[in-house]
Amino acid sequence: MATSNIQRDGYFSLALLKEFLALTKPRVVSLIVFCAVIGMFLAVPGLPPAGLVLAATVGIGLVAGAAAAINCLVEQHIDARMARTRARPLPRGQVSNGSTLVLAAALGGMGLWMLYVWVNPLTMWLTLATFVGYAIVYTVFLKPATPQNIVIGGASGAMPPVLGWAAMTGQLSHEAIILFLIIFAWTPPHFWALALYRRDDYARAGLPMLPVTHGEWFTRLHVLLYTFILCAITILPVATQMSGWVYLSSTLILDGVFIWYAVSLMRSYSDQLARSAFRYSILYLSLLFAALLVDHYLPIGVRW
Ligand code: HEM
Ligand SMILES: CC(C)=CCC/C(C)=C/CC/C(C)=C/COP(=O)(O)OP(=O)(O)O
Repeated sequence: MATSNIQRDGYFSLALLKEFLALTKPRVVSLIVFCAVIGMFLAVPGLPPAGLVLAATVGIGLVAGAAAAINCLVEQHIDARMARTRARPLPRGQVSNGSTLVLAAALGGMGLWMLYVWVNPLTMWLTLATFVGYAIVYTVFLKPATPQNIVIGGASGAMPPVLGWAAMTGQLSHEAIILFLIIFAWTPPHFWALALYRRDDYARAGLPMLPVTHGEWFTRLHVLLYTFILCAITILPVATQMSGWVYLSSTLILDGVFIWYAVSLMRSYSDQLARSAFRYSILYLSLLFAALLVDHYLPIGVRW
């Protein structure tokens, strides 16, 4: 088995731990786990059992980290060609393929085991399907093949609140599906805003992202279209009386700002604006899910 730079130098230290942590894409996984935890709290009327929340959170987080590590392993040669990703541990030779695989197997195995034993089999199977969806279907097959890669692959990224819901109730429900749809519709504007200002990176790496295959204008139009779809979907929690005024007022403001970004990108494009829109997409999803939670415990109902 090939050894990495750090391992060859003989210090299994904090430096190596930091490289392993980087393989799990901790910032993306934090928001994924956050959405899963909100799904857990929304699934029950009062407070869910703390032990169950802890086991489900750790289990889902470990499997998400494992999926990210597999993505880093598979894409290391692509990552080496992109400015944004070339400093990752594998392209820099800081960790070996073997240790990345062992890390992913350990995290994934432990996470799935925790979910099966301490949560419920349904959550374990759904999390395994999510893992396969991202680490194999999206990473290996869709990403190099079609500009619709993130629309289809986004189904995996949209699963966390469904996993959280299943973890608390042992079943699915229309509310869980609404939460899924919110993230599913959010993913295209989230990713295409980034792909717009990173288009040269993607072209250099030979990846068929929308700005590379169909140009900047077409991508901006799709950001706008999906933003409108997203905004329509964010009304569903209120339309189904799952959420009330606290959520509605928050989502109207958050949606308004997202539409402003999408329209501004259409009217006059700059990389700086696309970067701000991407950053806003992350703030948007975090605050939207936070608003769902606050509303759940401060229900001021909307009556029809
Ligand atoms: C297939 C679906 C998705 C694609 C293709 C995608 C793509 C990306 C890309 C390329 C980045 C830049 C990462 C970097 O610069 O290292 C990013 C960042 C980010 N994404 Fe996504 N994303 C997806 C789904 C999600 C989901 C579901 C979440 C959370 C619920 C999420 C949360 C984030 C966060 C928090 C960041 C910022 C990370 C940082 O600051 O380092 N993404 N995304
Ligand atoms: C619960 C569970 C198993 C979740 C797994 C799903 C998961 C980790 C989704 C994350 C989405 C993500 C990091 C996309 C990055 O896109 P990319 O991989 O194209 O970005 P890159 O170019 O930065 O590698």
